[in-house]
Amino acid sequence: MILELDCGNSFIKWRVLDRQSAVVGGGVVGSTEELLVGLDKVSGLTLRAARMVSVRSDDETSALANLLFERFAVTTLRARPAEVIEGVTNGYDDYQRLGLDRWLAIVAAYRLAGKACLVLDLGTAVTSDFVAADGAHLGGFICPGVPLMRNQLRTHTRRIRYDDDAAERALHDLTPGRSTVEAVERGCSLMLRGFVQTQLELAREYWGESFEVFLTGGDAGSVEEILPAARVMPDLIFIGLAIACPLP
Ligand SMILES: Nc1ncnc2c1ncn2[C@@H]1O[C@H](COP(=O)(O)OP(=O)(O)O)[C@@H](O)[C@H]1O
Ligand SMILES: CC(C)(COP(=O)(O)O)[C@@H](O)C(=O)NCCC(=O)O
Ligand SMILES: [K+]
Repeated sequence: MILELDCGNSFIKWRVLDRQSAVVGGGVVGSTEELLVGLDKVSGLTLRAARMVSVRSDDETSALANLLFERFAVTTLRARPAEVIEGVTNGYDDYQRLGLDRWLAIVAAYRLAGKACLVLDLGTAVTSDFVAADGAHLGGFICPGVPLMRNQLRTHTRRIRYDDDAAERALHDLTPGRSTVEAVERGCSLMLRGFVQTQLELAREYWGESFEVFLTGGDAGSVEEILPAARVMPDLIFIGLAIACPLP
């Protein structure tokens, strides 16, 4: 069995593949303790390999790899920055600075699409990346995700206070809010939609209609309805991870 890990800033996404590459376990966890609990529940777990992509600090990433070695006697292969993989050219001035999650997502998207693509990843941060038909990564944009926007408002104001429970209920429509929770939740949601629309417009300017949109990240569902043609792929980064870190 193979363990795959995608360590984002807020959550660790993990899954276990069997010999036939079927997914036999997985989850989204907030800590390494929870990860170990999840792994304990995979029946007949015997790991022959592990691979990981992380946007966390080197110390935190190495600590997790060490823990997996102690616990399962498995060496974790880590995705590293690269200038080119499978015809995709990293577009950053310094290719090592591009977030590895973004890099793997665009490598996967380009392999799946075989043409120009716009990749949107809605996690702690919201990112967009543009890959041209010839595989050239043109760069992208980073902005705060909805939980960050919401928390910044709460942290830096005196009177924006409301229950998380009320947040979801406030989003049943996007008319002007008549309470703090509605005003903030709908406002942040509209900012996110505006961002996404702008990315689409830019992609159309570049490529007309000949491009594909890929949507991933824990909050992908919040813009799915305004992107009916998008391919919603929760496992996009794992697909890229398999390409970047092949196992014998
Ligand atoms: N099962 C889940 N556990 C935690 N967060 C989830 C889950 N499903 C969706 N989410 C949403 O996903 C967001 C985090 O997305 P994710 O892509 O995991 O972020 P990151 O990669 O930055 O850690 C959270 O803000 C939350 O709203
Ligand atoms: C932009 C990110 C913070 C996104 O992280 P995530 O929301 O997936 O946790 C991450 O890709 C990152 O740390 N990138 C390095 C900076 C850059 O890509 O320019
Ligand atoms: K992200």
